[in-house]
Amino acid sequence: MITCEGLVKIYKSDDLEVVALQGLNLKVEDGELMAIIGNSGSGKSTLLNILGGLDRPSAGSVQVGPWDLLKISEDDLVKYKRETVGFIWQNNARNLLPYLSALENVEMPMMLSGKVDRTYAKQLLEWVGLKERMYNKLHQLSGGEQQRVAIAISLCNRPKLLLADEPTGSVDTATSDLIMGIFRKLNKELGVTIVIVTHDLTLAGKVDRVVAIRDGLTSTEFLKRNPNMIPGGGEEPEEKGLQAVHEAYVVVDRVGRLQVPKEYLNALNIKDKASMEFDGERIIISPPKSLGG
Ligand SMILES: Nc1ncnc2c1ncn2[C@@H]1O[C@H](COP(=O)(O)OP(=O)(O)OP(=O)(O)O)[C@@H](O)[C@H]1O
Repeated sequence: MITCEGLVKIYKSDDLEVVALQGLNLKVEDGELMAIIGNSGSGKSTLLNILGGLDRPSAGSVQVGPWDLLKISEDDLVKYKRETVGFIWQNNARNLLPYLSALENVEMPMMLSGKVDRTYAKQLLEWVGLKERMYNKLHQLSGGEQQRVAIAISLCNRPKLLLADEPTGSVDTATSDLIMGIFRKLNKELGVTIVIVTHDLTLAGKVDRVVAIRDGLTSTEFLKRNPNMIPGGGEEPEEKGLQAVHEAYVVVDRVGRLQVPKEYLNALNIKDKASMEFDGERIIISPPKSLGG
C-alpha cells in the first residue's frame, strides 16, 4: 500500500532550512494496522501529512497504492485526498459543529462532496459505538464520543488508507482502548490499512508492528513476538510497554546504513569515526582504535 524510499522533506522559511525527513524508508502492506512512534520533532507528523496529501515531499519517492505522491498533479491530489485517504487528528472534534447532531456532522462532509448517504452515515456511527447517540447534538456528547464521531467522519469517503495522528492524545485510557478496538474492527472487517502516529507506547503495544522514527529516518522496528495473541485479551502485559510483547530490530536500509542511537555513541564517546569488526557472528562497533602507539 505504502512505499517510501529515500523520502526527504525540507521546510524552508526565509534563510532557514529544516530537514524534517532525511531519506526515510518505509513499507506498509495492504491491510496492515501499524504504528509510528518517535520523539517530538522526529518527523512523524511530516510523514503523515505527506502520506495524507496535505504536504508535498521535497525528494525521494513515495507511492500510495497507484499514486506517486511526488509527481502527482494538483487535480489528482484532490482526487487522492477525496477517494483514497481518511485523516484523524488528536483534536479533530474541535472541527465538528456543536449545534448539529452526530449524524448531521457525519452527513456534512458527504453533502460537501455532493452525495449524502444516510444509511452509510448511520452505519458508520454504529461502527464507532454511537448508535444510541446519533441524534444527540454534539455538545451533548463527551470528548471521547466526539472523537468517535470524528473517526466516523474520516470514513465517509470509504478510504483505503486511514491516517491517525495521536488519535488518543486527549482521551482517557478507557476511551483510548475503545478507539483502538474500533481501529482493529475497521482493519479486520473493512480491510482498511491504518497508520497511527503516537507517543503512547501502550497504544503502540497493541499493534503487530511499530516503526520508530529518529531524526527523520526509520531507526527501529518492533515486531510482535506472537501476532496471534489477542490484544487486550488479558494475557498481554500491555502496561510493560513495547518491549514486553515486541522484538526490536534496527532498520538496515538498502545500501546497508543503520542508525546507532545517540546514547550508545555518547556512552562510548564515538563522534565522527568508529571501528567496526566482524567476528564471524557479530558486528562490533567500538571507539576508533588509536593509530599511534
Ligand atoms: N511547517 C513547518 N515549517 C518549518 N519547520 C517545520 C514545519 N513543520 C515541521 N517542521 C520541523 O520539522 C521537524 C519535524 O517536525 P514534525 O512535526 O514532523 O515532528 P513530530 O515527530 O510530528 O513531532 P511532534 O511529536 O512534536 O508532533 C521539526 O524540527 C519541526 O520543527
